[in-house]
Amino acid sequence: MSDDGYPTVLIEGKEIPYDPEQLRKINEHPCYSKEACHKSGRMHLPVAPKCNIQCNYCVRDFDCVNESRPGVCSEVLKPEEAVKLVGEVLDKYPYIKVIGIAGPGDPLANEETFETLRLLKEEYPTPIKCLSTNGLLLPESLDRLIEYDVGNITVTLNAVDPAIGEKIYSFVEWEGKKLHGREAAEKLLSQQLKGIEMAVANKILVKINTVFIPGVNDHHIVDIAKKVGEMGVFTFNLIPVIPQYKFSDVTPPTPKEKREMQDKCSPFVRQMRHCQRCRSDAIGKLGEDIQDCIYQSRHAEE
Ligand SMILES: C[S@@+](CC[C@H](N)C(=O)[O-])C[C@H]1O[C@@H](n2cnc3c(N)ncnc32)[C@H](O)[C@@H]1O
Ligand code: SF4
Repeated sequence: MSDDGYPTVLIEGKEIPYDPEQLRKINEHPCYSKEACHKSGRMHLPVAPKCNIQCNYCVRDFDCVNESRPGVCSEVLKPEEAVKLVGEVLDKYPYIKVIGIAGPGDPLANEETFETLRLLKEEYPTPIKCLSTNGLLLPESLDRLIEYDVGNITVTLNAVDPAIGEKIYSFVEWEGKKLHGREAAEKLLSQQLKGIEMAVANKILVKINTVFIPGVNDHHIVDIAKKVGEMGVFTFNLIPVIPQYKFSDVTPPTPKEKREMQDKCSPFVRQMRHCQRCRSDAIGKLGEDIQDCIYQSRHAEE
């Protein structure tokens, strides 16, 4: 498959054309369309602090105005505060076409995510709604996400083999228990695959984030791309690891290694090559973030 053009999605072996509403959710979403990233912006709402798993590369930090990486935001907002801010931002910056929830923890592990989406549907039904998740709770959450018009979902999938997954996750919380090792990786993977399959079958545009961790999952990334391509996801985003926490000694891939890996994956699934590893409170066009001035003026008004 080529990197551009959006012909069809493969669902249960059948080529299904994208419908006009799906095309809008591709053409106006800066992560789904490289052209859109020059015209449209996104606003991430940092309403979801808790997480239900621990990735060995993740450190969630608050009050970091100068750091730009996933999991960071300057403050967590309550749903009502977030939706009020959406109104102010849409008034001033009409090029914002996408409202997303991407943390700083896992959106589906926080009831506040659903309350925010409910309020957004009532007050701002037009912008595209999107969400990023580790996928652990995706199958059980999908009905509510569909109800609140979430049409674009990103799932982080770092392995399709639990023997590799167990090297990436310290634990997974499942039904009140903390699972470790192979058991944790198996549970996470089975939920991720089930959730992705259900999302694609419900015409949700799915993006896969795979963190490229040399020495841990590098030899396995093409297998992930093959698997998700077969499942009919829209695009695949390879993210070089930012070395931190238990993976602080890992050497991240060079831009050339990243490009070569994307080239190896591209026969199987469309590649997103313009990812900016956004903060969980990012606002603006990709690479032209304006959240600093918005959060500063929010506090100046208090
Ligand atoms: C903060 S997460 C938000 C959603 C959800 N918690 C998840 O992990 O999918 C956004 C993306 O950044 C990735 N990420 C977090 N820490 C990272 C790191 N140290 N290096 C590279 N990617 C990282 C996550 O794996 C995920 O794909
Ligand atoms: S799922 Fe997301 S928020 Fe949770 S530990 Fe992993 S990267 Fe961090």
